[in-house]
Amino acid sequence: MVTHPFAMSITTGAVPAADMRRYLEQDFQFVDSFTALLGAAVAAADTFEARVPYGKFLGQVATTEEKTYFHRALAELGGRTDAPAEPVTEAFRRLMDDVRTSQDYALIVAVLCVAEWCYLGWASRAVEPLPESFVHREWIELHEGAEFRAWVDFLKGELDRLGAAADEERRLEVLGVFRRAVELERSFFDMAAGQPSTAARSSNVR
Ligand SMILES: Cc1ncc(CN)c(N)n1
Repeated sequence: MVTHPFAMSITTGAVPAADMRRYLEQDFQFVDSFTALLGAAVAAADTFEARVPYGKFLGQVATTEEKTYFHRALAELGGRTDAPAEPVTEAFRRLMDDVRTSQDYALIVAVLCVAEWCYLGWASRAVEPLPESFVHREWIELHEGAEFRAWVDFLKGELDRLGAAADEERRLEVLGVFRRAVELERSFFDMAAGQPSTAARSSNVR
């Protein structure tokens, strides 16, 4: 996923405008459920220390990604904020909504960790000079840098902490959600690149 051709094209600014538009239109739908999932993490976390980073990041997503970047980028590309969801977007939203309503902290962390770690993975492969177009450059910058890295480290640390206290059956349950999220991340980039995908099949977490 982190070396997907679509992601690598973002890092070089080479994504055709129509593909970037399709991707961001769909990601705007993704971010809605993702933001709700961050809210669920605040509620479901088992320690006060853990609630704080979720609350902090939730505020950032709501004020930077959603309010500014998406609207500016979609305006630049002639995109819509109400595009019909593609099957993979629906499937990803279903996964996020399932773990959100489960209020199961470990499952919530698994999905958040995949989403953020994958994005750090591809964005950190970008080399200077970053693309001139703000649509590409700011999308890389939002998923890279010391603060984002610390956020991903926090999510990984939470998964490790919860995993250490879990039995084998529970670990496999969390792993199943983790794998499903990775599969959907990859398919999301396939969709963005205009390729058919198989990962959008319906699947419930539990
Ligand atoms: C599909 C997807 N996955 C992850 C991210 C990173 N927040 C995102 N914006 N979109």
